[in-house]
Amino acid sequence: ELSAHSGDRYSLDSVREALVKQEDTIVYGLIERTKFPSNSHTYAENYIEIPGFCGSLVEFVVKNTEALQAQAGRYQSPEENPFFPENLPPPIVPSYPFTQILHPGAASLNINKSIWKMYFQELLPLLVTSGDDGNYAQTAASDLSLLQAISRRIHYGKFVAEVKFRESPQDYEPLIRAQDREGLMKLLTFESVEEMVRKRVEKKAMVFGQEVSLNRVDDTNVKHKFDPSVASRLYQKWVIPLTKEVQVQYLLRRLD
Ligand SMILES: C=C(O[C@@H]1C=C(C(=O)O)C=C[C@H]1O)C(=O)O
Repeated sequence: ELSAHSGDRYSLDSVREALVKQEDTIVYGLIERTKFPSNSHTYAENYIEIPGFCGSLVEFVVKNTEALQAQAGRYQSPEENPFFPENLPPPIVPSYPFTQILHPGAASLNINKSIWKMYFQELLPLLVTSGDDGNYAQTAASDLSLLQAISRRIHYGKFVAEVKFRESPQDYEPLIRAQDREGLMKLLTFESVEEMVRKRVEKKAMVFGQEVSLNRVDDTNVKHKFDPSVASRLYQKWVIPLTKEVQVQYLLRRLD
């Protein structure tokens, strides 16, 4: 059972700490993806011809990788959500006793379709330069690991919401009973935390993405692997709002 003291894996502080660590993974993922140009063949519907498969190369890579990772047990963790949950094979590994802190409704909360759309339609065009270097499989693999990092961060909203609910059920319950989306959104929002997150992510993008040179004379024209404002825009426009959307959707079902 969960209690609200700090040091607990599921206190609001420790849940926020987990989100801070996930920022690193996302920033590294952005850096890794920028090593390749746009490589548009990776995303074209008619580039590959495989009997019985209809879709782009990135879909082919993601669906098959997810099937393999499902067998290896990835989606037994309540922190992981597949992009293509339809027809995943069962795990071949024994199950691990993950702490069950979430309401059972959490299992069916998956907004990866929106994340997928945002990633390919909005984020990638901001992030990569146009070009084609033929490394489509590697490009798809780096898309997948970045997508997984972003998805894990956004769906972590389930844990954030559960902890917030347990810390003040008296505030949340009436709003949930009234199915008051807006009221819930207001109650779970902390503007000052969001601002800190955005600033820290931009700083991480700046620091982790810095070109390291041994013979630099002055630090004024340090080169960056990608535009750090892309990272803060990613958070501001999509990651934070979608994390809050997950929190609201989770809470709306919390008393079912
Ligand atoms: C994740 C939280 O909930 C909301 C969403 C945030 C985010 O996605 O970074 C930050 C603050 C809150 O408005 C939180 O309170 O930490």
